[in-house]
Amino acid sequence: MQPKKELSAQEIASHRSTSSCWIVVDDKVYDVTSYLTEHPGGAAVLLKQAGTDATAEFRKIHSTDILSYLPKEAFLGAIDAAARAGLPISSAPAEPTGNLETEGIKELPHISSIVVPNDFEAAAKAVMPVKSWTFVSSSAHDGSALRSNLASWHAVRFRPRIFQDIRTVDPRSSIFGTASAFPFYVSPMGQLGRGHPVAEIGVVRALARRGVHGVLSTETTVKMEEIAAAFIAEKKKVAEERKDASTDENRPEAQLHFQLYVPADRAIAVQRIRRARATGVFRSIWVTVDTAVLGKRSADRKLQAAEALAASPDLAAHAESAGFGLLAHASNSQLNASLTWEDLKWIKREWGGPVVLKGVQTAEDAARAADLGVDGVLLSNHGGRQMHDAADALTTLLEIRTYYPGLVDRLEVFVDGGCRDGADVLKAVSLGAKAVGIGRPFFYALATYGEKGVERCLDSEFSSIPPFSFAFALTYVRIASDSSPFLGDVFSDELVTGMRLAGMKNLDEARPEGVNASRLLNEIWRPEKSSL
Ligand code: HEM
Ligand SMILES: Cc1cc2nc3c(=O)[nH]c(=O)nc-3n(C[C@H](O)[C@H](O)[C@H](O)COP(=O)(O)O)c2cc1C
Repeated sequence: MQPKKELSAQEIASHRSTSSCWIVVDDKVYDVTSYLTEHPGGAAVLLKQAGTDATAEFRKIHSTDILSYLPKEAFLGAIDAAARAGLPISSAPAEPTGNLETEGIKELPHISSIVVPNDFEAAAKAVMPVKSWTFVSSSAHDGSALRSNLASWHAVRFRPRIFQDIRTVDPRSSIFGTASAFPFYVSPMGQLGRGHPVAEIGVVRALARRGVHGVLSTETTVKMEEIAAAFIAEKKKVAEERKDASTDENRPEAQLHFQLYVPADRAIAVQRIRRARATGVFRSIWVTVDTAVLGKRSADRKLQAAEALAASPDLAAHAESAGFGLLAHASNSQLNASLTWEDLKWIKREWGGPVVLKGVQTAEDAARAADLGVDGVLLSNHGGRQMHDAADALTTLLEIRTYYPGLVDRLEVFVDGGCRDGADVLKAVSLGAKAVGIGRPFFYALATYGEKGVERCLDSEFSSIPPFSFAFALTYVRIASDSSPFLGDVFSDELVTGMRLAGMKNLDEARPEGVNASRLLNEIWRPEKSSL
C-alpha cells in the first residue's frame, strides 16, 4: 500500500482528541474520528490508543480483518521504521480486575475444585478484568432472556428408566455426517483474546485433543487461517500419538464449522466465505440471523459511558453519546440490517456445503428454512444478548415439534443458550435436537485456566491412559468408578453420568418419552390464544 502522505511521529501524536483521532496498527495510520461513535467497544478505548502505536493492544482483541469495517478514506498511509521508533507505545489501559474479596474467592481456585460449569463462571468473575467480564456476561436489557434461558433447562425433567445395564454407554454423535465424541459443541464467541492470550488457538487445540466440534466466530482475535493451521497441526499430533500408542480409529476426530456475520458490504462477505472455504477445515457455515442490529447490552453501555467520563474532558462532553450509547446500536458496517431470505441464495452458492441458520426463533422460520433447502437451524437467542424477552431454544424446539412434527427429520436442529449441565444436553437430544451449543462456560474456562481450562470443561484427561485400544479406553472412562483417576472433567462427565442415571445406553435411546416437557409446552405460542 502506498502512503498517501509522509507521516511523522510528531504529527501522529498530535491527533488524540474527539475532533481528530488517529491510531497506528502494524505501521499503518488510520483516522478513526468518524468511527469513534460507531465503535462497538466504545470511543474511550480508541482515544486511549490515539497518537500511539496501538498494535499490541489492538492484537489482544482484534485480528486485522476487523479494519475492513473502517471507511476506505480512514487509511492515511504507512509509516517507516524511524517514525515508528518515535511513537509512544500505548500502555495497557489500567483495567480494574474482578474483585476477589467481593466474590468470596481468595485466589484462583485449583483447577481440581472446578467440577460444574458454573464454577468457571464464579472464578472468572473474581479474576477477569471488569470490561472483559462485562462483555462476556452481559445480556440484553435487564437480563430477562438470559434468565429464562437458564431456567428453561430446569423446566424439563427426566423420566429415568431402571434396570437397563448401563455399565457401558456410548455418547458419540455426529453433525452433518461427521462424528463427534459428544452431542454438544463449543459455540462461536468473538474476541476470545479478551479471555486469554492463547485465544481461539487454545480452544481449537483442546477440541482437537478431545474429538469435539466447535463453531468458530467471524470476530476472532487471531486470523482464521492461523486458527485453521493450529487445528490441523494439533489433529496431526493427536493422530501420531494414537498411532504410536497403537490405538484404533474409533475415537471421533474434532471438527470445526464457521460462523458468518454477513457485513453490509457484500464484497467483504464473499471474501470472508471464500477464505473460510480455502482453509479446508470447516465442515459447514453457520449464518447468524439474529443480529440485524446489535441488542441493547446495558451493562456494556453503562461501562462505556463511565469510561468516557473518566477518559478526558473532551470525551466526557460526549459521554452521553459515546460508543454503545449511540451509533454502535445500529452499526451499519459490521452488521447488515437489509438481509432477507433472498440473500441465502448467494451465500449457499458461495459456500457450496452445509448451511445452518443461527438464531432461528420461531417454528415458521425453521420450516421456511427447510423448504429452502437449508441444512440446519440453530434455535437460539444469542445467549440472551439480542432480543429482549426472546423465547428460549427449548420452547422453540417444542413449538416446532407441535406445529411441524416431521421437521426435525428434514434438517439438523441445534439449540443453544443457558445450558450449564452436561446432562441437560440429553433433554434437548431427547426432544429431537442434534446437538447443543455451549458458549459462556468455555469463555470463562479459557479466561481462568487457559487451554487446560477448556479441556477440563470439555472432557476428561485421556493422555495418561496406557496404550491399549482407544475404544476400550472410552469404555473404561465411561464406566469408571468414583476412584478413577480419569474422572474430573465437566460437561462430558455430566453427560455420561446423566445417560447412565437416565438408563440410556446410546443417543438413539434419547427419545421424547425420556423427558417430561409439559411445563414448557404450556408456554409455547398458541395461535388461538394469541388472536385477540
Ligand atoms: C481501529 C480499528 C478498530 C475497528 C474497526 C474496531 C471494530 C470493532 C468491532 C466491529 C467490534 C465488535 C466486535 C464484536 O461484535 O464481537 C469491536 C469491539 C471492541 N473493540 Fe474494537 N475496533 C478497532 C480498534 C480497537 C482498539 C484499538 C481497541 C482497544 C485496544 C478496541 C477494543 C474493542 C473492545 C474492548 C471491543 C468489545 C466491545 C464490547 O465490550 O462488547 N478496538 N471493535
Ligand atoms: C462473549 C460472547 C461472544 C459471542 N460472540 C458471538 C459471535 O461472534 N457470533 C455469534 O454468532 N454468536 C456469538 N455469541 C453467541 C453464542 O454463539 C451463543 O449463541 C450463546 O453464547 C449461547 O448461550 P450461552 O453463552 O448461554 O451458552 C457470543 C456469545 C458470547 C457470550
